Amino acid sequence: MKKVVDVVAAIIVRDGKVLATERGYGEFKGGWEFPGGKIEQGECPEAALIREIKEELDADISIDSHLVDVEYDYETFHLSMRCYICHLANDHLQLLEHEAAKWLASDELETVDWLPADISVVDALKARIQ
Ligand SMILES: Nc1nc2c([nH]c(=O)n2[C@H]2C[C@H](O)[C@@H](COP(=O)(O)OP(=O)(O)OP(=O)(O)O)O2)c(=O)[nH]1
Repeated sequence: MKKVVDVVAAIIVRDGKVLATERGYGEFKGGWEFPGGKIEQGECPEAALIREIKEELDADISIDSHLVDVEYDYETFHLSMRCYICHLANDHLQLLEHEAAKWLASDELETVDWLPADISVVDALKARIQ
């Protein structure tokens, strides 16, 4: 049985655009994702998301709603990812771990090379926006 990796991801919305970040290292380097990361043992998903966004972007977020849960089988692990719509508590944001970031309007969501599991997140997002 594959290892299950529990992840939380933030779809940060500002002025009608969402933040996509490019992974700067590791197996998925160069792939685009929603910022976030692994839930630690004993942590609730919302707390994990707030912690991860602080670590990666030095940003404070408020979580607005749950968007979708994604189950995706990668070669070496099974990803279980909870995705939340969020907004920044203030304007501060700094890329501490990622290679690059883009604010994407709804008609620009297909312009970056998303990680495989994120295709269905983007689909759910488009359905929510419409
Ligand atoms: N954050 C994030 N991870 C994603 C997305 N899509 C996707 O397949 N993943 C995968 C990539 C990674 O295997 C895993 C997230 O792990 P991570 O490496 O970001 O977590 P972390 O910050 O806790 O990492 P680390 O301390 O182990 O380096 O989920 C996404 O949209 N956002």
